[in-house]
Amino acid sequence: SKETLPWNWPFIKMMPTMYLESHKVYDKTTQMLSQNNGTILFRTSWISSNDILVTSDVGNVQHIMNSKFSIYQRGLAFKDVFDFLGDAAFNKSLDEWKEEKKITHAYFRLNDYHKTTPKIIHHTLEKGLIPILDNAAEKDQILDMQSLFNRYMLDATCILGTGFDPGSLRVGFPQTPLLNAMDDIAEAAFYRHILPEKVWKLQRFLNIGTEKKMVGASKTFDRILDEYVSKKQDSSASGPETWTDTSGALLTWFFWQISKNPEVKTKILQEIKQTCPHTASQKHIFSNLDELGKLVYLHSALSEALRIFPTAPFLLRVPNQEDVLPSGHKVNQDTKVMLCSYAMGRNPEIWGEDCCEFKPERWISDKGGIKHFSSTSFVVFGSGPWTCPGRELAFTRMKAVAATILHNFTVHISQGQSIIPGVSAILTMKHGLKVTVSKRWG
Ligand code: HEM
Repeated sequence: SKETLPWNWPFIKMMPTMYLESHKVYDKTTQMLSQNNGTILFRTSWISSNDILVTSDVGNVQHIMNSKFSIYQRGLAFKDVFDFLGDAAFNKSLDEWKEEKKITHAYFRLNDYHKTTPKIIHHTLEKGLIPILDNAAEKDQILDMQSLFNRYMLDATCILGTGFDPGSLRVGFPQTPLLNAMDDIAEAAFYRHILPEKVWKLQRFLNIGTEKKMVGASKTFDRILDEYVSKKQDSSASGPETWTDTSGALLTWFFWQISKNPEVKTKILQEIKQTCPHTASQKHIFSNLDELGKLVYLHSALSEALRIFPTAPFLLRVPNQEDVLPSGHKVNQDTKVMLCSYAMGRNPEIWGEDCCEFKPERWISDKGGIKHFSSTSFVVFGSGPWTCPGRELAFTRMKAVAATILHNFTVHISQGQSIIPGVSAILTMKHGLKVTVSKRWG
């Protein structure tokens, strides 16, 4: 049954935040979820038939992502929001999706992947990232870390998927239409998540706002990907997420966090010294999987950054039938269900009263390995059948980049910049992260 009021109160309270202070949308949602036992149902009845349920309740997450996962299909929800990706991406039957999933997961288990990953990492660090940082250090130039990491991940992923190096990671940061297109698409996708469907469809019809950007960006995206993929006949690109810059976004938050917590940086450098003594006082590129596997504290620090700044801050689902969630909320085919991993990472009931502090130690097990947290509490890579298959690759790449930079350079964060999240389907920094670097060895 619909409310008598056109929009319910929490939704009205959210609207000015969404438009005027969009960067606060994550913290505002977190605060409202904690005041409402972890679940809010926004009714937007007069403007749209879609209600939005936002939840950070572990029981609901278990229900939606695992026990009742076949009711909460991602494909149906994404069909509209991600229409720019075309039918092939999400508009699939359950059987088609299962088949593709087998292929994707098999791909990530292939030996070939373990052989090619270190090579690609080495190539992109040696030919792209290190020369840029060397050049910036010599010229005392200000660099945007976020742009650097996005370019790194774009090149590494293109090489992995198509065998083709787009060369965006070069001194001088050449213009890359593909990166600009990806940013525009992620921004528009976010607004499609939170705005009533009629509003963004009207924007699309009028060709205004983020919808206008989306049209141009989708064309660029398709054209360039077609070019790359046709360069490699037997393409093994594994899906749309492959092209997003999730790992690059996380690395940016990570470097900002360790600048605020210098003791963490000291411990990472100590760990490198202890586990890889052959690298002492000399330039070294970390691309060897055994070496990277030993960097447990670095892994923990990256996990901690992901907990506080999950790169997919909301996961979207739409039920294909009526259902009642463990929290008691009723949902149906017209309800957009959004799981807020951002709020979950900042929930004291899951992480304790120090949940807002950056403490990599919480990830270290008694035996000195990485502590396991259930994917329904730490939902940043998804949970259940749709769990991210790129998790291991993501950690390997992020550790390689972080260790290589920290070992070879000192990073100085420029003063006076405003660090706020951008509004996008991926949690980025709105204005990037400006830094200067100096070399640690001659
Ligand atoms: C920090 C890095 C990453 C994060 C936080 C992340 C997060 C996620 C999340 C949350 C999902 C599930 C989305 C949902 O359930 O709606 C997902 C799916 C996926 N991710 Fe990642 N991801 C990361 C890196 C990667 C990388 C490096 C790759 C591959 C190169 C990748 C490939 C995929 C694929 C193919 C899926 C779709 C799986 C399916 O539909 O079965 N991800 N990722």
